[in-house]
Amino acid sequence: MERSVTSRRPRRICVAGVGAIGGAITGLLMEAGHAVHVVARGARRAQLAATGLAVRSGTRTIHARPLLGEPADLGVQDVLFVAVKAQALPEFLPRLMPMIGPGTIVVPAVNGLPWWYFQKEGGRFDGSSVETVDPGGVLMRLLPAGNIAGCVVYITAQMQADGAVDIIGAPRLILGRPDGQRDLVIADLAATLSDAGIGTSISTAIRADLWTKMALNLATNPLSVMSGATLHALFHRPDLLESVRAVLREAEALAGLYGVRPSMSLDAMVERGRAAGPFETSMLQDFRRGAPLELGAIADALFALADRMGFAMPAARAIVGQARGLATAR
Ligand SMILES: NC(=O)C1=CN([C@@H]2O[C@H](COP(=O)(O)OP(=O)(O)OC[C@H]3O[C@@H](n4cnc5c(N)ncnc54)[C@H](OP(=O)(O)O)[C@@H]3O)[C@@H](O)[C@H]2O)C=CC1
Ligand SMILES: CC(C)(CO)C(=O)C(=O)O
Repeated sequence: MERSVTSRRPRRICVAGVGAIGGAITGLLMEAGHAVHVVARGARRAQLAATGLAVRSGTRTIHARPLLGEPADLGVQDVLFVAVKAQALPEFLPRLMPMIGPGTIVVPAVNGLPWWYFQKEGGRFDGSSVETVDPGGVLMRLLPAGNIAGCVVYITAQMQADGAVDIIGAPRLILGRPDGQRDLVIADLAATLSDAGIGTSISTAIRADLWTKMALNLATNPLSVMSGATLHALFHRPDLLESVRAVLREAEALAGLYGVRPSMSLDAMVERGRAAGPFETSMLQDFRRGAPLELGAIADALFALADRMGFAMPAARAIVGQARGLATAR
């Protein structure tokens, strides 16, 4: 029987990891009328249970009461957003398996090289895993490509000390299947998100979109730690902009070695960066609060790809080395 468009819209939605990005997605979906389950832990879980979720976007504040649960109790979901720092995935994703059935679409809202990058990639490294993001290839074996919607996060958000999440600017996501197919499930998810105010497009070449974001993150996040600069300053101070450009050039060349042209030209990436406000990157926020830096997925994984090709990346390696040194000395 033909299902109506509305009936295909996801009904069981879960967000695992309710920090800045998970909180933003949860708040906006709940404001649009969706019941959202969340998986949280520790102090964040206690705070959500006690006072709920506050999300500020533009001039409005959304107050929501997401339904807290454990993966084993929540059951199989239609959509599962996973919004943690990349280094949490090897421990976290296996614990989420009770929520993943054959039809579940898993959306990793995570920066850096995704663990599934070489799933259905079709090149000479097809099927290989990258140790820095997926030790032992465990994640690669855990989830078939058919369950995954690759995701590029263009949401700028910050969680405050009281747990409230501030969204800066217009939230946007790009979704795309690892095999490039455009199917009804992903189309309905994109429509659901767009209706909730998260402008979502579907890419049939998600790796090209990923490389744009991976290049931007490699060029800005470690440099923001090294310099203490906001995104605005990174793209406006001539000395910093020169470093940003040098790293973008290296990332663009690396993408080329893997047969991908990033979805944006280098100049377009810089243009985009120049429009950014005085926002601290997620890595600078982590640095300031003494949290681990997400360098494994954002930097080391790309260096691992560079090593496979004998490609040097000196500008990026120097900045990442300094950022890591500062983090160690905190
Ligand atoms: N913030 C931003 O503006 C942007 C962030 N991103 C990317 O989005 C991803 C998520 O970032 P962001 O939301 O900022 O990160 P946060 O650190 O703000 O949030 C991560 C959340 O996940 C929770 N978490 C981690 N491990 C577990 C676990 N095992 N069980 C339950 N909860 C867990 C953390 O809890 P706890 O506090 O207990 O560790 C925290 O609440 C990252 O890859 C980031 O780079 C991308 C674009 C912009
Ligand atoms: C694009 C940028 C730098 C800001 O949203 C980001 O992805 C981050 O802070 O990690």
